[in-house]
Amino acid sequence: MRTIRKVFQLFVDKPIGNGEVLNDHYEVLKVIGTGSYGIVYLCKELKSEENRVVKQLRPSKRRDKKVVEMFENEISVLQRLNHQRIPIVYETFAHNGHLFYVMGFIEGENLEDQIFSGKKKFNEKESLLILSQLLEFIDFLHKHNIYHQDLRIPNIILQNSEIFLIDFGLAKSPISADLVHPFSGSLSDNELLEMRRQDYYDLGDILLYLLYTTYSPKGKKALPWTEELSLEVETVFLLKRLLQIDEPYSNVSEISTDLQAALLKQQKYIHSEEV
Ligand SMILES: Nc1ncnc2c1ncn2[C@@H]1O[C@H](COP(=O)(O)OP(=O)(O)OP(=O)(O)O)[C@@H](O)[C@H]1O
Repeated sequence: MRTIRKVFQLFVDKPIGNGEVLNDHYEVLKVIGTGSYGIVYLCKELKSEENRVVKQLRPSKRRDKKVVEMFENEISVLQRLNHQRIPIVYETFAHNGHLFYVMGFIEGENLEDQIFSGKKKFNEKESLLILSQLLEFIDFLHKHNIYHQDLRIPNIILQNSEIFLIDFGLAKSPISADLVHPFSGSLSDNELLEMRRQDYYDLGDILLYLLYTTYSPKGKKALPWTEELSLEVETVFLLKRLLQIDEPYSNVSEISTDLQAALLKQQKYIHSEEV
């Protein structure tokens, strides 16, 4: 039964071919990503000749209410945000009964592809600097009452050394009544704290991922990260609180203070090497 469903999905979710024009405006150049609920195309907008990204709701999911809600939620959240490193939404449309939305194209590769296909490595300082950029995003989003809830390496695009954030399908926003994924009524302080902490936890997870890019196993036995990685105490302190092993953080400024201390240590380390 499962195999039949998979074959059906493969057949139904066959991406639109290169060269096809969507909504009279967008010529499909290639598929640049396939996620759990979307097929993502790089397109040329025919009037301006600029690149755009068109995301299609997977045809096999278009009757799945939850998935349609996620798709609509993503559009709604992106439309509310105005940040130069979060894609803007140009328009939404239906084409041959399929749902699409158009957003800005971010050149660069996502962190997952850079790490696994590109074998990119991040040392401790570089990892902390990426965390610092991510923290700015989180601060910006939380100040707009938006909680990403899906911060993962495939959802972060690195362009030169600047990061961009994508994939807001699971984002939550407690104040907006127009979101399809919203919370009706107000949330308690505890529930808001939980949502903030989920994003902080994900930051810790990403930091750990980046730090492991320079790790090569020394023996067969897997050890806890605190033993496998040789990190400065400030970085370990920060990670343990982000990952809620030690007292979890309650706000961005607490994280920022500890992150600055961890970065300062990297600075000192570099200076002492120079002497
Ligand atoms: N605006 C964009 N600019 C450039 N590349 C993009 C853009 N949006 C998405 N992509 C690429 O397409 C991939 C899939 O996009 P996205 O994560 O939005 O799809 P999804 O269906 O929500 O995936 P998931 O199952 O991971 O949630 C991304 O990892 C990224 O490489």
